[in-house]
Amino acid sequence: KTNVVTYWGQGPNQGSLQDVCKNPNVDIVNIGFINVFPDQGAGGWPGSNFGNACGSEVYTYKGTKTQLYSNCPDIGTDIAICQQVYGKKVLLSIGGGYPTNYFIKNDTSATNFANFLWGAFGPVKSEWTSTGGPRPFGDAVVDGFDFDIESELSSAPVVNGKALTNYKTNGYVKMITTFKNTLFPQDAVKPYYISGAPQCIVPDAHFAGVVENAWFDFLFVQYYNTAACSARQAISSGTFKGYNDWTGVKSKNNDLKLYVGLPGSTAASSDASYYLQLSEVKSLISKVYSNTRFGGIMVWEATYAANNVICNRNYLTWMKQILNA
Ligand SMILES: CNC(=N)NC(=O)NC
Repeated sequence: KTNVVTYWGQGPNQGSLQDVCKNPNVDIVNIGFINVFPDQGAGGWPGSNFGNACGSEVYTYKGTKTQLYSNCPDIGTDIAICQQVYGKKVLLSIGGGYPTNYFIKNDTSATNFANFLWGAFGPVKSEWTSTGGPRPFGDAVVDGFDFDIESELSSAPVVNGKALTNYKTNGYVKMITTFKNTLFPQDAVKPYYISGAPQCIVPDAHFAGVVENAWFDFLFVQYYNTAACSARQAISSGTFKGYNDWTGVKSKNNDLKLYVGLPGSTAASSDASYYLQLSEVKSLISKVYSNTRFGGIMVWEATYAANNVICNRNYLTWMKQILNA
């Protein structure tokens, strides 16, 4: 109910992941993004982008340079510090807003993609590393995976001569079910989580039929960039339609938590008008705080929020103050 979640990895001239975790007001950090999916990626591997946190070196697989960065020196150590020193949950986010040409061809691709991410970012397994499997974050083990699916293709991609009709949602139920039912149970050491970051419109183009058929622990709904359901619209109209609509979405997980996603500064969203002043956040949260599904606030993105200092506290800190009020 009072969780503060933020994304890190896409900030302009961003600081370290550790810097974000130092803030006691932050509870969950999503690292973004695995922004290239295996079906489109060089060498059939996924690709990544974590901004200035990685050098230009990439893994080579069977003689092909992949799009998966291999030199991100601090992310692994910072994940361990975030978890062990600061008690944060750290999730790895797939998708993101650039590029937006990613999709999953079929359930085999979906299963292979989940297995790859588990091998590369889950518990360290010798059968993975001994057969050339990459560990971009070293021995660090994430706490789960976030699906920030924002891809947009002008038309259905053609796969094996046929248009892939359900390309916007294809594979996500299979991928999440593979994590939840097959992979997560392999490691009893700690719990693993699945989250999503849909647009605020219901149904979200990529999650139609996914939320009710797959397990999500949290949904970090983006109440920005889509005017009709935005937090800004809620403030102007007095009714938080975007949140109410999401409470009506059936889920496989009856305890699914809904988060109110907000821009961390006027520069963090497609239009500055989506940014809420602190008093507006307070008013908005008062409308949803008592809802049993309400989990807290998500802020896009850590660097924008860190640069948005009001009365000596940054926007992330203020979100916690508002939730604890
Ligand atoms: C343009 N894409 C985004 N701003 N994406 C997100 O805010 N993802 C949580």
